[in-house]
Amino acid sequence: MSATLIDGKAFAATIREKVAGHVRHLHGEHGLTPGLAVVLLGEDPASQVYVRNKGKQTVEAGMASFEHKLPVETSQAELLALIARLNAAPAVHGILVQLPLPAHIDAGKVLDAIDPAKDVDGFHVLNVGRLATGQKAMVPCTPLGCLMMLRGHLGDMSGAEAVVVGRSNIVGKPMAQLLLGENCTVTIAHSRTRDLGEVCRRADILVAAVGRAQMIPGDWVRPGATVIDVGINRIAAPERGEGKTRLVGDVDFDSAVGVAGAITPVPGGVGPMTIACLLANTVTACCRANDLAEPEGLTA
Ligand SMILES: Nc1nc(=O)c2c([nH]1)NC[C@@H]1CN(c3ccc(C(=O)N[C@@H](CCC(=O)O)C(=O)O)cc3)C=[N+]21
Repeated sequence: MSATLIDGKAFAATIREKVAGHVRHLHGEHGLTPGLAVVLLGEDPASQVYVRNKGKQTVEAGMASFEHKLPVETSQAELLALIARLNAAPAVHGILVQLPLPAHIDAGKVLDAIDPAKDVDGFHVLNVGRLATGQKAMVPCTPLGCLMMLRGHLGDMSGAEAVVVGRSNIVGKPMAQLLLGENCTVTIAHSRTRDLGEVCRRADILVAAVGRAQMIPGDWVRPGATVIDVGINRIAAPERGEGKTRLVGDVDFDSAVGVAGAITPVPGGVGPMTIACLLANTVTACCRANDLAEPEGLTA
């Protein structure tokens, strides 16, 4: 038996269509164009590709994209001044500051300078607190994308055992909050968890977000479980030629695919959904800013 593949690329295309439809509605009925500002410090090639993809998909969905590429030596004061301008700009409904930031900048301070209403990454403490207390929040894009795929694949998750491996503020913690919201029994495990394999084997829903290539083997997966692999790790691929690399997840796909009931591939799983959810959050932010009904199927 081989697991069903949860096609993140296809899911993401559906989300982008919904986003584009709502953007047309906002434009036609209310004269609004949702706008997303992306701020990037430095010239890390992977970040540049990622920012370019976001900009392209933003425009394809009919929204406005504002890219701010600053030199890596930009000071914290300059960055905060830019954020203040974006907070005040009526055409900007969403602001994303690409992480990680250079070491001379206090990332927490920068994230908390973003207007929570424009915080499409959902990293501001106010949105973190709102999510944790079950209030309307901006929800981080990666866990939101995972939730949408889980809803699409499983529907009702009430009573399910969910294990999230990884406790980051960006994925692990908000993912656990969302699964609690779906009435799952949630365990957050991590690298120090005793008998990690044993804990993982309890999971009906296993979310791997540790950031270590192929760390979770198939014999940690409960037969029939739904596995969401958040990891995106580049490893050497000598079989493809000298110096070549390939992307792999945090799950050892080849051994897990024969055990799981369903699994997301890497690439083509969570990654594309993250960008689609960024677009969705921008539309949501635009609607909320204008006291308009929120798009259906695009929020937690
Ligand atoms: N403030 C902030 N918010 C972020 O959401 C954020 C960030 N900073 N910094 C960097 C990470 C990384 N990230 C990815 C999103 C999609 C893919 C993606 O679409 N990956 C493709 C593969 C792309 C390839 O082939 O390289 C896939 O998984 O299929 C990858 C990486 C968002 N991040």
